[in-house]
Amino acid sequence: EITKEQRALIKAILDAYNRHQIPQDVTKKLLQEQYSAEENFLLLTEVATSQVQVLVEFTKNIPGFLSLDREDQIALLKGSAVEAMFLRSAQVLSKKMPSGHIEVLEERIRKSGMSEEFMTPMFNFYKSIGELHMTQEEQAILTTITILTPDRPYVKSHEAVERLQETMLEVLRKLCVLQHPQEPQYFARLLGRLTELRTLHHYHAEMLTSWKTNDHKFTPLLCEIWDVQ
Ligand SMILES: CC(C)c1onc(-c2c(Cl)cccc2Cl)c1COc1ccc(-c2ccc3c(C(=O)O)c[nH]c3c2)cc1
Repeated sequence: EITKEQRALIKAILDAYNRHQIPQDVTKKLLQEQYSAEENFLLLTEVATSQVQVLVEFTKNIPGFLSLDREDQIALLKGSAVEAMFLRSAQVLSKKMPSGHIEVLEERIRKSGMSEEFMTPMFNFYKSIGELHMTQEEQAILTTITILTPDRPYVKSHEAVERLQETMLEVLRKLCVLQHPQEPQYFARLLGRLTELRTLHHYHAEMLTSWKTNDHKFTPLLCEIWDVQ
């Protein structure tokens, strides 16, 4: 069913996904620092910045990514960063982590000066990801598929990206059949999450604007990847 090449692909992606993680000293801060809207925003900004650095390193390990046009590589990273971070934070929130972590992260996101209207869709997404009980491989490959989305702004060689994404979609389809035999619709449900991610991406652009109007500062890396300021 899964070919030797596809197995190698899964291994390469999973290794990269597990190798590139936010350093403990950054995520530990989420547990330690005190609570205030300002402090929460600062902490989330620090974690997001670290997550983007991790994302860039992970992306370099996606087979075929570095042979894409250089400008397309940047366009894919800029276009997928928010969605990859929604996926990553969703996986963290649904992991059976030491209980402190989960409430703390959720609490800090809820109290970071974000307007109420984004909370509902965001936490519905977190809940829907949690209910899927994705395996590590599925999480890593779904993140890869999100990054390899051909119709991001400014992508020139659409076909080259589409070919890479299709390869990963086929791998994910086979994995879902193997790992969730009792749920024939599981693969379709995973792809449905990608649609939800696009909606959250739009909400996020508005979140950035409202944070900016309240004079919130971002790091240079976030400003660059999100075209703010
Ligand atoms: C600039 C700030 C204010 C911002 O703007 N939009 C969003 C934002 C929000 Cl508020 C929600 C979704 C996506 C984004 Cl970009 C954010 C905060 O983004 C993140 C990104 C990533 C984590 C995150 C990742 C990994 C782990 C982890 C582990 O690996 O062990 C343990 N704890 C983790 C935490 C949290 C928050």
